[in-house]
Amino acid sequence: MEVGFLGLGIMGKAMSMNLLKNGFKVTVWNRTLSKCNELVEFGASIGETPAQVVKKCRLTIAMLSDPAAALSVVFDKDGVLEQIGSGKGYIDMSTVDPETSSKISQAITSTGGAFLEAPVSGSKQPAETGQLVILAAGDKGLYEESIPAFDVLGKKSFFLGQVGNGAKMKLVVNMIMGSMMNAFSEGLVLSERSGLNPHDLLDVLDLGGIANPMFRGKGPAMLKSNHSPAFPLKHQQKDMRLALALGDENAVSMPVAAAANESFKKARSMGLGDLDFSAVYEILKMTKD
Ligand SMILES: NC(=O)C1=CN([C@@H]2O[C@H](COP(=O)(O)OP(=O)(O)OC[C@H]3O[C@@H](n4cnc5c(N)ncnc54)[C@H](OP(=O)(O)O)[C@@H]3O)[C@@H](O)[C@H]2O)C=CC1
Ligand SMILES: O=CC(=O)O
Repeated sequence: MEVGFLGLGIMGKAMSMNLLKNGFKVTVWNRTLSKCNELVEFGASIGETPAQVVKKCRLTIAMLSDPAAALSVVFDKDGVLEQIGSGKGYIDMSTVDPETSSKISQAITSTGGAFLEAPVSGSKQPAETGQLVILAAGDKGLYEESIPAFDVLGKKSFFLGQVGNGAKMKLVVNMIMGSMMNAFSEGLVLSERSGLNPHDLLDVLDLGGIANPMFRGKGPAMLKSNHSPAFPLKHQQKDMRLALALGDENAVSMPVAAAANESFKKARSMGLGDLDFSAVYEILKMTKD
């Protein structure tokens, strides 16, 4: 099966590599084209523009940073819209808001092309090992056609109905995750300041009812101030912002998420946006009596 892949950041690189390793023919494009070279060593072809990739491939997947990037790759010159049409499918796996996804969907489907949004839950390591959770919505036929690729990329895929539902599900999940990261960071700081050993806190947490892979995976590195990026903080803050907007639209009060968003914004303003979202711990650590 031949697929196109647009966007070779942390996630896109791991996902396209996985497709290659599992026998897919992959044509890649990235805004910074030099990032394609590593994939070429593993058998990928390069498309010089998104339009060229779509022209060549029946299915094209995108994994881009945010709504502005997702829109640009579709609507700008040499973009997806120039070549998409009947018999072709476009699957956007970026985390964006439902409005962005709907705008892309309308443009693609008006050409006769098929559209699926399919954001993912799971970070760099699950992307590398094909253990993502795929939250698809949109064209059911395209979803079914994409299952061989989703089976390589993920451990489970959900079809959630109409376009927008995948984006909403992803934003709800990441709103919870961002709030949890803030509570966890506050707990680490509180344990240390109150004279406890924060490593003991990690052990206690891991044996109780709120044990989870995020605390277990990130806790030890956080205590060493190692925030090497798996999920960049700037993207987590984007997700909080988009989730809060969804809360506004639906009149849902979210004071916990709003406070977490403020911490992520502060961390971004201090230049921590490219580090892992666990770096929010550093700004909570800075607060003193
Ligand atoms: N990292 C993670 O753990 C997870 C991330 N996500 C989501 O997946 C998406 C990608 O994340 P991740 O790989 O971490 O992000 P990265 O920041 O590592 O990569 C972003 C990608 O988007 C491209 N890009 C940015 N702006 C533009 C633009 N204007 N036009 C074209 N391309 C652009 C970048 O190109 P260039 O190389 O040229 O900068 C790069 O390929 C995001 O929506 C994120 O929220 C979802 C689940 C987990
Ligand atoms: O979006 C990030 C993730 O870990 O999921």
